[in-house]
Amino acid sequence: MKIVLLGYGKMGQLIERFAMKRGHEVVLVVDENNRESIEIEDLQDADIAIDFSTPHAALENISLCFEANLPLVVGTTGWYDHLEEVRETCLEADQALLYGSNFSIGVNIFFHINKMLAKAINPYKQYDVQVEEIHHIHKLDAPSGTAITIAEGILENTDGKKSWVNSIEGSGEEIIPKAEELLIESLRIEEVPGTHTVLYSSEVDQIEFKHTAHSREGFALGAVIAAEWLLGKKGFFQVTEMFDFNN
Ligand SMILES: NC(=O)C1=CN([C@@H]2O[C@H](COP(=O)(O)OP(=O)(O)OC[C@H]3O[C@@H](n4cnc5c(N)ncnc54)[C@H](OP(=O)(O)O)[C@@H]3O)[C@@H](O)[C@H]2O)C=CC1
Ligand SMILES: O=C(O)C1=N[C@H](C(=O)O)C[C@H](O)C1
Repeated sequence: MKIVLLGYGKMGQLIERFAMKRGHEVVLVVDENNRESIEIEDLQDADIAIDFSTPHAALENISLCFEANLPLVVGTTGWYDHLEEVRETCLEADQALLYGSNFSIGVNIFFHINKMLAKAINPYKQYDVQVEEIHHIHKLDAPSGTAITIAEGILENTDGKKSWVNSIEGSGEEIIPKAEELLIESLRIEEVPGTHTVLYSSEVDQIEFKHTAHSREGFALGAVIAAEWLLGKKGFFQVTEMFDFNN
C-alpha cells in the first residue's frame, strides 16, 4: 500500500517502521510544519491515510481525505464529540473511515472481556465500579479515548451507571461522582505509554482488571493492520469490527 501519514510524532514515526516492515511504502508525511501547503492533488497517488495527529488536526485531516477520496484510519483521540457528524458525512459522501481509541490486540481483547465482566457483576449491587487511566505527561486529551471506550462498555452492561465523569489528578478540581455516574480517574505520569484499570470494589473485596502497555509498538502495528483491513472497503468502521472474539 502507498500510505500518507498524517501526524509524524511518536506514533507516526513508529507506524512508518511497521508499515515498511510489512512491505508498504510511505509516500507522504504531513505534520504541523507542512500541513498548510498540502493540496488535494498531493494525496491522490496514495492508497490510504493514517492519522495520528491532534484532536483538532484530525477533524481537518478527515475532511481533507474525504475530499481526496482517500480511505483513512484515525488513531487520534479527543475528537469523539464530533463522531456522529463525521459518521454522517462519511456515509453520505460514500467514503471509508476506520477509527479506534486503541489499535493494540491486547486492548481489544480487554474491551471484549470488560463488557463480559460488567455483565457478570451487574446483578451484584454491592460492587461499585470505576476506571483509572495513566498516561505520559504530553497527552493532550483526558480521559483517554481507551478509557472512554472502556466506560461505554461498562455503561452498556451495568444498570446502576448512566454516564461517566472524569477527574484529573492534580487539576485542582474535585469531582465527586453521583451513584449513577461512573468515575474515570486520569493520572499523568512521566513517560507511561498507557495503563488502564477497571476496579470493582465492595466492602469486603476488590476486583481489578488491568491492561499495561509496555511500549507503543502494539498500537502502531495494529494501525497498519487496520489500514490493510480497510483497503477496498467503503463505510464508517470501528477498530472493534476487525475482531471476532466469539469464535
Ligand atoms: N488509537 C491508538 O491506538 C492510539 C492513539 N494515540 C493518539 O494518537 C494521537 C497522536 O499521538 P502521538 O503520536 O503520541 O502524539 P505526538 O504529539 O507525538 O504527535 C502528534 C503529531 O501530530 C502533528 N500535527 C499537529 N498538527 C497537525 C496537522 N494539522 N496535520 C497533521 N499533523 C499534525 C504534530 O506535528 P509537529 O510535531 O510538527 O507539532 C506531530 O507530528 C493522540 O491523539 C493520541 O491520543 C496514541 C497512541 C495509540
Ligand atoms: O496518547 C496516547 O499516548 C495514547 N492514546 C490513546 C488513548 O487516548 O486511549 C491510546 C493509548 O492509550 C495511548
